[in-house]
Amino acid sequence: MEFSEWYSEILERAGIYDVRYPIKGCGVYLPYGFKIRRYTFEIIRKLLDETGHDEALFPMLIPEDLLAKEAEHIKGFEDEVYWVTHGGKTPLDVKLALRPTSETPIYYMMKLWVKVHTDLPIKLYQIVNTFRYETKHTRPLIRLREIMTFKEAHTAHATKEEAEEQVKKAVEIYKKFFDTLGIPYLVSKRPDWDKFPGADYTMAFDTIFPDGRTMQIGTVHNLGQNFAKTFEIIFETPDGGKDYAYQTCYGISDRVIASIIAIHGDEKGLILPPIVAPIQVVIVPLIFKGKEEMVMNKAKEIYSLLKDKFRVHLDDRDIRPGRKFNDWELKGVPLRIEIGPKDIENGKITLFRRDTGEKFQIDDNEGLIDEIEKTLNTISENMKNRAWEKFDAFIKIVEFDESKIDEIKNILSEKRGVILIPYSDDIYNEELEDKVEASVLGVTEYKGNKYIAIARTY
Ligand SMILES: Nc1ncnc2c1ncn2[C@@H]1O[C@H](COS(=O)(=O)NC(=O)[C@@H](N)CS)[C@@H](O)[C@H]1O
Repeated sequence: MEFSEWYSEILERAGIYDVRYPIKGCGVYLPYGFKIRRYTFEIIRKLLDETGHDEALFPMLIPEDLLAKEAEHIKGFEDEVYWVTHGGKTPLDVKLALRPTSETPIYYMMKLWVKVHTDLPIKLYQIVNTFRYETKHTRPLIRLREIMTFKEAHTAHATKEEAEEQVKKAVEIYKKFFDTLGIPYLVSKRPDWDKFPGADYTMAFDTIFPDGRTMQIGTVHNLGQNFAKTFEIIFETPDGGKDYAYQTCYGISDRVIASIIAIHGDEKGLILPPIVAPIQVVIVPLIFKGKEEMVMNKAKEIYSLLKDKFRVHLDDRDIRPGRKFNDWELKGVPLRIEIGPKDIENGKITLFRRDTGEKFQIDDNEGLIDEIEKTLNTISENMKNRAWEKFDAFIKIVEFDESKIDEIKNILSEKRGVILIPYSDDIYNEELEDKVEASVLGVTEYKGNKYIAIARTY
């Protein structure tokens, strides 16, 4: 089945997300999908909290004059902003934007908070919904008009070096985040013609979807002093002088959920990394005539043994085991425990790994919890390694010269993936995009060398 068909179908069949909301680019997180979102964003919350960030919350509405303060910024967003023009029947004297991102409300407040260098650094983040009137093809969790899970971090520093350092730290935080989810990535410095509006430069994380197209799943921007000058975030320096703050911001969105689904899934459905799986272990009792009691008792015993350590579910529905297997494989439950009379007699438990499809037996004894924990960790490791293998298979290094353009075009239209061209100044320009009829992701390090990365993107 073709990937985008698989993707839309799985969102519905696995109970993740319902696209039938009557506004284009807006959808509904269903309970199962909401739990995956919650566990996923708990990881980035923890990573940010552990690295000196504080979570805060800013208003969604931005007065027009505030949004328009930084010229580059508003130029980049003016075609995407949703406006509120009325309060009830009363037309507003100042129209209000629904935040497309929150530099302007946050930096307006930072000006009030920052007076002296000891008020810095500020490292805030919020996880909110933002709105962008995307004119390109909208896609569930990938290109939304209401971005329902927008984690945006905003920092302000007393020196240029510290802001540079923060960009590097943010890249490391995102690497840890995506590594925890087993999502492969290429980190590139976006070309100047494709950086964030108002930034000095943008570092971007791109992953590769099963159809070979790349997806920007996170960005880190060095804003320099551009916004600080516009918003007058001025502080007294240690030697009694004055300077504008140096700022960064970095964001991820629902695309992380889309990537977990797309990259780890298979023809049977989702395969969820245990760390974000709403159900990590599902127990399926194999009921045989005359043995119901024995099997159910053992199933309940295993359930109560595991329930404090794992997110475990006992499926005691009165349907055939095969139906239960399909349901939980569709929902990507990483580990299944099957309990039948023969196993009980032999003091065994049968495990089924969703990532490899392999079934094996372990002893039903006091080592059970450790066995389950070990198996879940093995599953996580395997899923990450397998995703990176698929990712690396999509990467092709091509020595560039004009004669190679057709070869590059063919690869990108057939197999897609990412083409890496050894970096050279004289080909790194916007014309290159027209030549190869694809996007220049930017300049990247791959296996120790410097390349220009090119790809068809989402
Ligand atoms: N329409 C959209 N739907 C879903 N995710 C999106 C959409 N637009 C952007 N994103 C995601 O949001 C991330 C951050 O957006 S951004 O424009 O690059 N950067 C900012 O807005 C900065 N203020 C950092 S928070 C992007 O890397 C991308 O992964």
